[in-house]
Amino acid sequence: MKNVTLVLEDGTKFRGKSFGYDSPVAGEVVFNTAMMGYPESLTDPSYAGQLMVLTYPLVGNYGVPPFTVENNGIATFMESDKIYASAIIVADYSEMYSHWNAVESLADWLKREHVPGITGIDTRELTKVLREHGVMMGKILFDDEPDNIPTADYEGVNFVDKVSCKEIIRYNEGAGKKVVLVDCGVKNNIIRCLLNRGVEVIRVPWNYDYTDMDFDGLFLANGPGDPDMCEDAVNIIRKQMSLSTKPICGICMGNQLLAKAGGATIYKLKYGHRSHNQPVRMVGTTNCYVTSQNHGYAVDASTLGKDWEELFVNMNDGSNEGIRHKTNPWFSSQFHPEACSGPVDTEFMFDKFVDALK
Ligand SMILES: NC(=O)CC[C@H](N)C(=O)O
Repeated sequence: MKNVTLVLEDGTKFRGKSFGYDSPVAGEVVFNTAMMGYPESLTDPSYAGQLMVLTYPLVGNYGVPPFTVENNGIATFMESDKIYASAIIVADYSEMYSHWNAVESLADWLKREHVPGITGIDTRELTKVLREHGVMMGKILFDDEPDNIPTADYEGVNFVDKVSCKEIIRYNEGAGKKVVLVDCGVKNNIIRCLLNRGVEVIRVPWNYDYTDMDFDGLFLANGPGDPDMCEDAVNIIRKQMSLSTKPICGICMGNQLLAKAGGATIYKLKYGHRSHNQPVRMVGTTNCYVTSQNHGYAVDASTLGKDWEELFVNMNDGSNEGIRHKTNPWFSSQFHPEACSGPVDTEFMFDKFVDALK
């Protein structure tokens, strides 16, 4: 295992060892406090451009599931077709793995996909640094390649354009109600959750103008990077809202784009929400749900237009976790009701959307 140093933007250094693909890399350093789910998180396109720190200390012990694909073309166990995170940073990589569904080790998978992974890092201390200072860029440098210094940008990059599909993909054709799914970097479980409810899904590129297509409802997916980079998508949503009251539902980036289309502004959180235990309260009720999350930006609820209101708030920091239109069936969540990985308490969001199509 080669010796590496993780260097943060503020100069803080952590020494560790490479267990994945041996190559220096730079990106935004973000921490995730979930206790499991590394295959799903690594393949979540919303992690594009980021070095993913896992605070749970033992990682790799259940290996990696196979890349089998269902009849509908969706991977059975992964959230997309490849690893999107730029690297994974762990405290204690477990070479030994055991799981009924494991076909290879995390190290072998990372090497095959050319993604660096480093171990021996005090990820809890690293997380404290990120929480104190706020999110930072970082670099993984290899001792034996002192002149190989990688560079990367995060803010100002349109990651959605990099990860979105380039052509329309149809699922469950002729099934009944038709849902246009705007692919900002969609996780497979959003598609699975829609298909399980018997609708046809028409997946379109993030900047595709679907407004004159034949469809019954609009679904806005998750995606990487800064939502302010996605003005094209926002303008098309706004056009759709001016043409009809067809149901609209959004998740994560989808919540941010719907809010922007409704006139709100977005800000960057000091450090994001990435875990499986984010408590959110449904506004106007005492119902609290435990949710799966992965985001670094948030909707400034004080800027919502007069026709909109908050639907969910985060019980840790009071930030916005969802919005709804006061009269039309347009609503969204900042958290991930499709989870995968994470708790499935809020899958009712899909039921509400599919019910609204009828
Ligand atoms: N998972 C997502 O859709 C994330 C949305 C956006 N990229 C953020 O970080 O806030």
